[in-house]
Amino acid sequence: MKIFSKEQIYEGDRFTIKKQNISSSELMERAGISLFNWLDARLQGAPVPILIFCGIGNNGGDGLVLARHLISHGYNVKTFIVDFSDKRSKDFLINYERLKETTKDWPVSIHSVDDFPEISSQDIIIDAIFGVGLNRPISDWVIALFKHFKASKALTVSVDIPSGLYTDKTPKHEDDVVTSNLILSFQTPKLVFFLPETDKYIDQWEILNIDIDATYLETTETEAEVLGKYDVLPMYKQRDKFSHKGSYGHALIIGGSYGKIGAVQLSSRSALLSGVGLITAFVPKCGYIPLQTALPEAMVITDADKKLITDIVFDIIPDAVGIGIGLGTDEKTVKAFESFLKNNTAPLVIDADGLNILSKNKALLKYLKEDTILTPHPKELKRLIGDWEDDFDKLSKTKAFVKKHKVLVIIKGANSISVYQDKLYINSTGNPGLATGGTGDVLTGIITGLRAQGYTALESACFGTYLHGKSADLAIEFKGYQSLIASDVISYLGQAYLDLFKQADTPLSEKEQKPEEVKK
Ligand SMILES: NC(=O)C1=CN([C@@H]2O[C@H](COP(=O)(O)OP(=O)(O)OC[C@H]3O[C@@H](n4cnc5c(N)ncnc54)[C@H](O)[C@@H]3O)[C@@H](O)[C@H]2O)[C@@H](O)CC1
Ligand SMILES: Nc1ncnc2c1ncn2[C@@H]1O[C@H](COP(=O)(O)OP(=O)(O)O)[C@@H](O)[C@H]1O
Ligand SMILES: [K+]
Repeated sequence: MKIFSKEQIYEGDRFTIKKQNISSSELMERAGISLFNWLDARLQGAPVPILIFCGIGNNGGDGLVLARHLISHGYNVKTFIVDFSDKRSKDFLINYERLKETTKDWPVSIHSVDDFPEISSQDIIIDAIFGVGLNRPISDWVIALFKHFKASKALTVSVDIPSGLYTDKTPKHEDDVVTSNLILSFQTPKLVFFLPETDKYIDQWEILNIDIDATYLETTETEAEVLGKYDVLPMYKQRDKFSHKGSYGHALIIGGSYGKIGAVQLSSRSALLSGVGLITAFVPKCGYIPLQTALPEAMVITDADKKLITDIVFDIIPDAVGIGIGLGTDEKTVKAFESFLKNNTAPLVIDADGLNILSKNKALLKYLKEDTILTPHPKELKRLIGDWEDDFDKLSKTKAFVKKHKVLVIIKGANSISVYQDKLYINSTGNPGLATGGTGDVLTGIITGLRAQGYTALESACFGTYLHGKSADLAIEFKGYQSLIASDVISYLGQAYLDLFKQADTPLSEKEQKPEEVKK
């Protein structure tokens, strides 16, 4: 699902208005009706007090349309105008007049803290104060109103985006944003719904269709996309009846040091279960017996050294290599890594200590072949690209890095983001059960396995993160968050593949329904 920028949202509105020969207030009517339909389907006429707080722009206009329809359907509605400016938008004013025709209850204007209404915890608050048009700091009394909402503990539904949240930067203070329980967002999720720093403002969201022109939606290239099942499904490669192990590539996992051989075992096993035809692990000598015992399907090549990798030599021709897991950063290992990088021609995935070595020896970056995949968690990323001011700065710095070195970077974490050629691909699967040692090694194995099977770098990253998260989502049903371990993620990989062809996708219009614990 594409994520449109603020400018693209405005352009989509303009395009639709022109193409469908409608007025902007007709489009606002659609938006308001979609809000009404959503609420009406759930409230079924219940007499619960609904307090609608409208700003003076088009977000407020949406609130006014909603108020009119709720009132004319007999709902118990009180409408407030949060009068933070005189510059009321044209469509706000049209709907302000229309509301007058529907009700004798004139909307109440709020100009200061003295005007705040009492709000009971049993009420429903509709937050239609600021939408994507927020462009400067908010007045203190309006922020006080946000706090008043929060203190009431009333269920709060935000129209389009929680008021106070910018589309392109992170708020300075937590109190500057409405704490909403649900966001009903028009046509497209916003990028801030997926970033670590703004996640605390996002509980649940749903997309409401307001029939923005289909051609516009299809043909507009967006900076970001969130990938669900039906986005990754076309990447899936079917198996041919007469295929054989040679048809599915040979993956090589290079890593491990004394005490960290398990990481290589996890990666190698993951590559196997991702479907690779053959797997070889390159480890220090101490890894030989554990690997041959734990993973009989794998072939093992050992370094001359017992505990460390000191010289990466092998006589196989791998279709993809994953390097860095459990590797350590000993000087001899750094030398071996350097010489490997200079000579390697196979598609490459670099993780963990491989990334740390690169960070400490930036001169090595020039040896990265085009489409190399780097899989840093945020700390590794910081070592690689330097510090950032906020999540948006992080994304633009990562993009610059990706462009400069012609690589693909997966920023791991909840909603892992694959950054490739100026675009962001946001993963939609996974859960906090994955916050446990070794799950990153599993991801590296899966992605290396896919790459060896002939998936492109972008496909391997997107499909790999999807499968990895999906396995964890399926696994927690039986393991719970606390007891999920990296090996479980591998065990459920088969289920994740099967799930691609099963049951309808969890609607992306909603945050995935997870057990109570992760709901904030
Ligand atoms: N074509 C349309 O009319 C549609 C508009 N939509 C709604 O329109 C919203 C965007 O509307 P607007 O662009 O009017 O903007 P908003 O309603 O988000 O913002 C209100 C106005 O306040 C001003 N403003 C921004 N920050 C301020 C601050 N801190 N203090 C005081 N004033 C501030 C802005 O200049 C803007 O004009 C969307 O989020 C969505 O809810 C939807 O109705 C869909 C269709
Ligand atoms: N809260 C979370 N929600 C979803 N995925 C997560 C979460 N925490 C971690 N992950 C995923 O788990 C993996 C952890 O990788 P990493 O930090 O490298 O672990 P390790 O080095 O121990 O293997 C990444 O794929 C990351 O996206
Ligand atoms: K809002």
